[in-house]
Amino acid sequence: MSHDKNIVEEQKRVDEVIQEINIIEEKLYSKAGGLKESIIDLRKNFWDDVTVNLDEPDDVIETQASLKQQAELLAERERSHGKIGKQLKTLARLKDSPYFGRIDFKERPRNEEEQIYIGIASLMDQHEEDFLIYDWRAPISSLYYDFPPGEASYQTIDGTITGEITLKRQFIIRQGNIKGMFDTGVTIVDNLLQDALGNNASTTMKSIVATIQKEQNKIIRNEHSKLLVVQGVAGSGKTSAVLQRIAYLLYRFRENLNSENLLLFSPNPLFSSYISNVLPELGEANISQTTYLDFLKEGIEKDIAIESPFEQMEFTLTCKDEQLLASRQQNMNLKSSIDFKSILDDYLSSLLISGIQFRNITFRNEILISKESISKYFYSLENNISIPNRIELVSKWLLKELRVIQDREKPKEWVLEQAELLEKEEYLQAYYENQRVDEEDFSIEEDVLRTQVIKRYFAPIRKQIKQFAFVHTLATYRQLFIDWEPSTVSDEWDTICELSIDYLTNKFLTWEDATAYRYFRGKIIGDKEHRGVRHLFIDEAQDYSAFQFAYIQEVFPYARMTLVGDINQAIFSYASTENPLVPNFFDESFERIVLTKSYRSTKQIVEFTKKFAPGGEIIEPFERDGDPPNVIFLESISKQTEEIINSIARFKDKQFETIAILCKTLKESNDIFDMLKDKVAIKQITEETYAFDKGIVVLPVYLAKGIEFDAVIIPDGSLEHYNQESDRTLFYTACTRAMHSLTILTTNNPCSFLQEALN
Ligand SMILES: Nc1ncnc2c1ncn2[C@@H]1O[C@H](COP(=O)(O)OP(=O)(O)OP(=O)(O)O)[C@@H](O)[C@H]1O
Repeated sequence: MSHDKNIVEEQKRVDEVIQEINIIEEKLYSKAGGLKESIIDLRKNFWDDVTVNLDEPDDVIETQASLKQQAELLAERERSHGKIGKQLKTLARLKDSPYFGRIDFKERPRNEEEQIYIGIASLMDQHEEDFLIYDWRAPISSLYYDFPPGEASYQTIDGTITGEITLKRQFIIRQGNIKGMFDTGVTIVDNLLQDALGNNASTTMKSIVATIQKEQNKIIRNEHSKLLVVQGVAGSGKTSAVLQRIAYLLYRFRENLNSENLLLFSPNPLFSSYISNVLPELGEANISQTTYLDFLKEGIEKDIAIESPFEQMEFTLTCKDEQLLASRQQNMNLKSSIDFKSILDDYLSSLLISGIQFRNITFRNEILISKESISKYFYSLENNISIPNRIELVSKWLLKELRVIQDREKPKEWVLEQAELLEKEEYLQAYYENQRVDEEDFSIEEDVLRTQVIKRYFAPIRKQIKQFAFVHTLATYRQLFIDWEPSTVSDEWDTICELSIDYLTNKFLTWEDATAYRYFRGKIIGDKEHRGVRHLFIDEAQDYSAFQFAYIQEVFPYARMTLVGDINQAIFSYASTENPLVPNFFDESFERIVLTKSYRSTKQIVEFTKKFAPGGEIIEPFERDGDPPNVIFLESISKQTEEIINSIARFKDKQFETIAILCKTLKESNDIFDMLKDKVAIKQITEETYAFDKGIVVLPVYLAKGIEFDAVIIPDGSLEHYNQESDRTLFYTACTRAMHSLTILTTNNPCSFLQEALN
């Protein structure tokens, strides 16, 4: 059949499917309408159908049962109503684009050819007999992603099904009209993918459901690994695959899993909004997302300042004090390692016997319970009780002690003086209490007032005791660097101690200290185990240190983990030594998938960046053509502004919509922004930016992680600027953010990475 005739046939089917959708929609609307009415009715007349009788205990039980039944009925109706709402939303999406793929499959041994249409959700005809559309996550749909026409197989719960694919077709359908249709031959030329990748970058990520590649499908459909590690080159679709995987798991385990059981650690706040559309586009609710920094903050006292990973980065890139930088580097190396966890564990064992520091419990500038007596009580408890359990016991003891103190304070002068400051309601209450006794007895009123004052004054202390504020964990942690001798001391220990004491005295946690401190604090006062999280996804996993990862594993004991990242983009210097993405990192069994094909950038950009890619990873470009990267040599750096403006103009002529100037540091980004802000419409992205619009943006590269732009300008690729070997990953990450066009400005002395690319 000719292509045109095929399109006519297929459009006919699309029309029929849309008609079916219309009918199903109608039915659902009337069902929803009925339900809505009944819900309103139920709410309005809730009490009419409940028999309330509280005379006898039996009657009370009956009343409770009747109430419960009525409430359940209402909840059930409301649930059904919500479900219909969700179905209607899916149908609306299907009406616009019912499916994107078709395969004709002859299953053995029957050998009957079946046509399978694949879309974002399943759809049965109105009589619920045939599947008009299969959900992309249904077992049979994996045929579409895994095989070209010919021999093919897929897994079901009952085993492997084999057969032959006789046709594989891709569709682009918008507003119910076929805009494009391609049949795939034995050699895959993925027209749909070409089309998708050729479009402009958008400020929010899109789903890749129609064009998932075989290797990506392995990540998405992996059900069994407790630990799945994905090393994928820049632009290989790691983030995309993770999001599709989330949608897949929510579908596959829909009986036992909901979006609250899944958690994603994202690299920066901007990234969270960047990916926020993908799951709703697939008909799923967004899952919880947080940055690891925000996660750590939850368990650390609010009055302690925590350095963000970006501040740490900025510090190492811009610090001019070489000695300080060297000490800091030593601090980072040690505190990112598992060795430091062992040092902490040894120190913690010693604290079982002595050393935990406490705070006085004070009131009106007077010590009520001294830290010495708290310590004495703590260490009088059995040694074999764990520290957190002993702290719990201390807290109970303190509350009891406090009650005694409260009674002692109550008759004192100050209490009555303070009564004047009580609220009107509290006075009234005292007055009414007084009225309840027959004779007027003002001592009762006074007693009530005194009780109120005491309660109010001691409430914050009680709260603090319940929150274990009497334990001085920061001081105890600091003490480690003052008088603890680790069993294996390196030459650097003294330097590290000096630096640590300095920072900790100022209530400042460096990024490398943050995880260590939270871990330590958890071992003292107890840490929350996140039992509800069943799947944890970590994007940009290469930027996690060994210590951070070990900590995560400890606090998510019941979570399966998916780690995705790229060793080539490891921007923190400690990452290259001990890193969850390195093949030998884990002792336990895990599955490792490697993605080598890069989809984001044009072939020309991938070939260019590949020449200075840090690791020895294989990088294959996807066949999509564009202009070669443009390296502009400036006569002098004073021409920088002019050239950036020229480049922006060229990009605009090409209809590029998102243009990013990617800098090495925040400092450079500030300078460039100041230089350009009166000349072009430019926005600056900082750590506090939560979303971005189309247009021209300037930002440090570490904030552009995971994100892409139509065109990228590197404003200074000179050797003076990128002069360390450790800058390689930063430079590589910056260049690989570009989808269609890359421009690098440099003096006549380009950095070594650029030289490698140009040779
Ligand atoms: N199968 C696919 N179909 C369509 N587009 C794809 C596919 N795989 C990847 N892409 C596109 O390639 C680009 C890069 O994908 P993504 O951001 O997921 O890669 P990544 O591996 O996380 O990249 P990086 O590590 O560089 O941040 C995105 O525009 C994405 O939509």
